[in-house]
Amino acid sequence: MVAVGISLIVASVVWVFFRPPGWLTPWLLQWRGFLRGSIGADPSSGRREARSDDSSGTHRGEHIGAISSEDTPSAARKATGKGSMPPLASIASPASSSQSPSNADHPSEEQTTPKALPAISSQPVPSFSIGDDEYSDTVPASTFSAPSQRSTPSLMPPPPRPANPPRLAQFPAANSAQRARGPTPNRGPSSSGLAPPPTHSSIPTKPSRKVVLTPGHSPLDWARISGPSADLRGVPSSTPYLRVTPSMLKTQTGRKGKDAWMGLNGKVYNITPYAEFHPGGIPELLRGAGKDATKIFGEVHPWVNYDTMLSACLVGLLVDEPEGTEDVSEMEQMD
Ligand code: HEM
Repeated sequence: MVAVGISLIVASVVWVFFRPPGWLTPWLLQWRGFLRGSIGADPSSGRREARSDDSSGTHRGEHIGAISSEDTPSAARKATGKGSMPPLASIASPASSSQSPSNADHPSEEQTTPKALPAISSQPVPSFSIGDDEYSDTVPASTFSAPSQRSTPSLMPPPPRPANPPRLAQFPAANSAQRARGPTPNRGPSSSGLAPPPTHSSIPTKPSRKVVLTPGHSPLDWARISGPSADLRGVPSSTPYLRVTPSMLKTQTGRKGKDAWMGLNGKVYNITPYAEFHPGGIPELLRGAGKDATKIFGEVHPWVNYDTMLSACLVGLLVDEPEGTEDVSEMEQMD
């Protein structure tokens, strides 16, 4: 009896050793390693090591979402902590779970830690192309984003760019009431910016015809030498004002050693002393020599006060020709 009992115990131990139940696998793995290489080692340390492996495997399996098909179902159940839970490999990859039962009977001693493998999704990944019109017609709009936008490029091109980029509108507008009233008072038509309004000191349109006077012949020099006591008539000082007829005036042209006389508003002036002080130059002044130059003078500079300036040069009064001489001359011309 004793021998039969001992043999049954030994047989059960041997059977459990080679075909252990799922809950006994970790301990068996520990004891196998202990019996093989580490004689004399502390069995409690191996247990802690196995538990740490299990815990790491649990966390890895949870984070990665897949366990290798080489792991046993019992180990997977241990990793999940629930015996009723299916292995994670079967959740992630049903195709690979079919290999697990065959390997579960022969657990590997070295590969106790579950290894992650790329998870194969059971749902196919949809693929599409932009230019595929048939596909765009069959696929519902909710599956992909904006199917109308995918088909629009060939149908409706983007709007063309405007030829002239938009600019700031004029203020006031061209058709506004402010512009209808006309330009701003005291402003020229071109005073749209910050330029000051035109003044009277602006440059005249006509170019100046003044000449460069020689030194000592400025207007101030003339005023100094032609004072009230000066006598620049060119005739003896005792000679009274002359009655100058047009025939007499005609002979005073400034040529042949004679002075140049000029008739201005009934008076005759000797303009020879003033010639070099004339701002318009000597030739311009001599245009009125030997004749009544009232009209010419007024056309050039009517603002010039000639009477005061030429007071020291007054020769006499311009009078008409005496009667008889005028008639005789006319008769001579007719002949
Ligand atoms: C008919 C004869 C005369 C002619 C053709 C004549 C011509 C001229 C001319 C072309 C100018 C330059 C104008 C300019 O571009 O600024 C001028 C200036 C002047 N002339 Fe005569 N002139 C004549 C007689 C006189 C006489 C008799 C006087 C003298 C009292 C005179 C006094 C002046 C003065 C003061 C200026 C400077 C005017 C100014 O700065 O605005 N001119 N003249």
